[in-house]
Amino acid sequence: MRSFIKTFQTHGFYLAVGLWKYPQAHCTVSFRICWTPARNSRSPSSSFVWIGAIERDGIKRLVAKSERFLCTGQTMAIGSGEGTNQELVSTNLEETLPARKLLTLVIIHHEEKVLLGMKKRGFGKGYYNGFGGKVEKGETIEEAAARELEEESGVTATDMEKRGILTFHFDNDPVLWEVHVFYVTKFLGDPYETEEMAPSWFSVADIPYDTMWADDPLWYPLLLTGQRFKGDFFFTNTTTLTSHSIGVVESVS
Ligand SMILES: Nc1[nH]c(=O)nc2c1ncn2[C@H]1C[C@H](O)[C@@H](COP(=O)(O)OP(=O)(O)OP(=O)(O)O)O1
Repeated sequence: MRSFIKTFQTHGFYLAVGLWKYPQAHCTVSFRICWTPARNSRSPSSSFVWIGAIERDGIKRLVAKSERFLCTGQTMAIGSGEGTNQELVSTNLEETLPARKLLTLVIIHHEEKVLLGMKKRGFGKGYYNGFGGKVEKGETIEEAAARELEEESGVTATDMEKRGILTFHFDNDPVLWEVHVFYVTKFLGDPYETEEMAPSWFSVADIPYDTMWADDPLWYPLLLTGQRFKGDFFFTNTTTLTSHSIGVVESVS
C-alpha cells in the first residue's frame, strides 16, 4: 500500500487531503476535507466540504460529498442530519466498488503439449479454453480450480500453481470477472469428454488461437514461459476485445 496524508491551515480554514493506493487491488482511495475549526468543544459546528473518491480499474466513483460536519475538539464525524447531502452515493467504501465474480481457469502443460477443451455449452461455447468456472460459496479459489478441472476433464492436478489474475470487463455486464489462472504439469487420470468440454492436446506451436478468446494470445505465451502476470481486458458484445493492459508481476495472490 502506498499512501500520503497532508494537512494545511490557511485563512482560518483547515484542509486535509489524503490518498491511498492499493496496487494489488487495482484501487485508489482519495479524500479532501476542508473545515473551519469548532470554537470550543461544546459548540460543534462549522462549514465543511468532504469529498471522497474511490478509483478501481480506471473507474472513478464519488463516495460522498457533503456540507455538514461535526467537529468537537479532536473528534470529527460526518453528519447528515442538517444541511444538505449532495450526490451522496455511499459512505461505505466497499459498497462503491464494482462487484466482481471469481472464476478459475486451469491450463495443463505436459510433455510440450497443452490440454484444452472445446466448450460445448454455456459461456464461451465454441471456443477452446482451459478448464474452470465459478468459485462457489464456501470453497477457496484453489478448491474451485481443482473441482472444475475434475468435473470438466476428469483429471486431478497434483502440482497446481497460481500464475495469473485476469480481470474481464464486459460492456453488457456491470460485474467484473476476476479469473484466477492456474498452471499444471502433473496430474492423475486420463482426460475424457464431459458434458461441458471435449479435451484435446495441442503442441505449443499449434495452439488454436483462432478458435479461442481474443485475450488468450496475449497471455498464454507468458504462462507457458514460466511468468506470472496480471491483466485487464475490455470487451464489447461479449467477445470483441477493445482494449487491454497486461503486465508481468513477481507474485500473484
Ligand atoms: N475472456 C476469457 N478468456 C479466457 O481465456 N477464459 C475466459 C474468458 N472469459 C471467461 N473465461 C473462462 C473463465 C471460466 O473458466 C470459464 C467460464 O466459466 P463458466 O461460465 O463455464 O462457469 P461454470 O462452469 O461455473 O458455469 P456453469 O456451466 O453455469 O456451471 O471461462
